[in-house]
Amino acid sequence: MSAATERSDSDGYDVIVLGAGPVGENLADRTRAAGLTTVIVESELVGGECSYWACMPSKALLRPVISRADAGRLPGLRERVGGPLEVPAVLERRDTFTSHWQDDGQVDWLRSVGIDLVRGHGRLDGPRAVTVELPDGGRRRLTARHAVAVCTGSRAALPPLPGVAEVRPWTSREATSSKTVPRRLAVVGGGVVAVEMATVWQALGAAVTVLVRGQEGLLTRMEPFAGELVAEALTEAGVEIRTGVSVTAAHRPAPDGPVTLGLDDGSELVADEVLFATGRAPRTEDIGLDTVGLEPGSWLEVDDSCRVTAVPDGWLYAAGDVNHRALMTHQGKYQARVAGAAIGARVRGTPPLDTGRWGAHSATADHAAVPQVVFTDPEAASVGLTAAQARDAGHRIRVVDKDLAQVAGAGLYADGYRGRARMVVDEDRGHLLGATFVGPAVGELLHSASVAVAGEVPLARLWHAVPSYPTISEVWLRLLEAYRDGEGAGADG
Ligand SMILES: Cc1cc2nc3c(=O)[nH]c(=O)nc-3n(C[C@H](O)[C@H](O)[C@H](O)COP(=O)(O)OP(=O)(O)OC[C@H]3O[C@@H](n4cnc5c(N)ncnc54)[C@H](O)[C@@H]3O)c2cc1C
Ligand SMILES: NC(=O)c1ccc[n+]([C@@H]2O[C@H](COP(=O)([O-])OP(=O)(O)OC[C@H]3O[C@@H](n4cnc5c(N)ncnc54)[C@H](O)[C@@H]3O)[C@@H](O)[C@H]2O)c1
Repeated sequence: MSAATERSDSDGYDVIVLGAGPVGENLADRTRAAGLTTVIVESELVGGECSYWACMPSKALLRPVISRADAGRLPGLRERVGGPLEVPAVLERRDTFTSHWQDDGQVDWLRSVGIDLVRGHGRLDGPRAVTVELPDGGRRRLTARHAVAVCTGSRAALPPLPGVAEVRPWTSREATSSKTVPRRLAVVGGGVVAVEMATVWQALGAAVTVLVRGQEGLLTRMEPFAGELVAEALTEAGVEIRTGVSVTAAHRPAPDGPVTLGLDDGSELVADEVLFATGRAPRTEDIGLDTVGLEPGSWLEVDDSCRVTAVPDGWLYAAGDVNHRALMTHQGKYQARVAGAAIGARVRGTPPLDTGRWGAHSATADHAAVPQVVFTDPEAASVGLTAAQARDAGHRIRVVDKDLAQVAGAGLYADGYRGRARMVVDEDRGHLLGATFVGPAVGELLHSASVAVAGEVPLARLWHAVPSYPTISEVWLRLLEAYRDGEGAGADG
């Protein structure tokens, strides 16, 4: 950077937000709504990973897959729609949902609500300051009177394997944006990205092999039956799932040729593409953390108002993936609402700061009521604690399970409906600590459980929340009846 291109203007705002993903956008919206001048800095596309390489494209790709699977369970319909998916149409609809990777719509929204946008790579530059490397090579230094919020998200983490970068592996970005279907796709990992993307690409015509390093199977952060039911359905769909295998090496001898993966059982797997769905790393390695005494490349630990705990004077906040509390869009946006309100309250004193449990300025749900829907066939949806997590946390619990196939609404929804529901009851306090549903169409059921868990609704009152007949939600009745009749395992069960 030459001195000639360095701009000397120092722009003062009340709040600077670094990163315009869903979380940064929401945080900026809340501080602006609190009457604070706000600028947001973005190095790629306004809308972030979620809009262009994660939630939106993945769900757009999954939707026809799930719809076709649902149709296949209905006589009269399955005979008409049983064929393969029309791949170009599926990809084109995905491209529409990503606005063809253009962010004009989101930029218009920022402008319409009065948030300034600075495009470029931002770095903290000491307390309450951010320097932006502009696309034209210039620099702009922004200063914040009150707060800086880091919302720079996460990127795919590749395992430290010899040769991994040279094989040009797919990460979540390629898996959600590819314009072509590989003939053979190897998927490394057994988490959410792995199962959703295996579902998509198998249905679009690839022969998919999932490589899971442990023996615990898929989706290990959920109740064990979630991973079991999803694995069963993926296998039926033609996916090969291999557990207890680790990748030890990767080669792509010819640039346009296949990839060969060396596995720790001595065998090799050849595929046209390999997707590493092996978790996330924080996008903090080059954001100037060292200028404020923090370790570059680290996750940013925050308190419940999303203030970075290690930084004195309380001016630095971090929300969304970058704080590693719950890596999902809805939870990051929740943190953004909390943090934005907390910044406003701290500056103005109105409303008074309320950082107590379930207070307006405390992201309490991050600890007690994080919902997640995995959009596979079947869907897997959970909120709050699993039975194992509740036991580990020392709660005295009862675990009640129900077969969803026994619910009239589920039988009507699909012939041969397979699914299961579980509630984890706090025996001392008489409310739910967690719930999990696995089965077709259960994703839309989850919010009822989130309300029950976050609201700490007593089981006695849940009896008065009457599910409509004949919906799948009637599983709530079956669970309550089972609990009333003494079914279910206790703390050691
Ligand atoms: C394949 C996939 C599917 C997913 N599906 C779902 C789903 O269905 N539901 C769900 O809730 N979650 C889903 N997630 C998770 C979700 O994508 C993330 O939790 C969410 O994107 C986090 O939002 P964020 O704003 O914190 O970060 P991001 O969306 O990553 O946005 C961060 C932004 O900051 C910008 N930035 C970074 N560094 C700088 C810098 N130095 N200067 C300027 N700008 C910078 C980036 O360019 C980016 O735009 C999925 C994730 C993946 C990978
Ligand atoms: N529907 C949704 O809500 C949704 C969808 C996709 C992603 N996400 C979020 O995005 C985040 C990232 O998802 P993800 O699936 O990449 O991560 P994850 O943490 O859910 O799963 C990572 C998987 O990779 C495995 N793994 C890690 N390192 C490995 C290695 N070196 N070799 C082999 N296997 C390895 C882990 O055992 C695990 O099975 C998650 O936190 C998830 O919540 C959410």
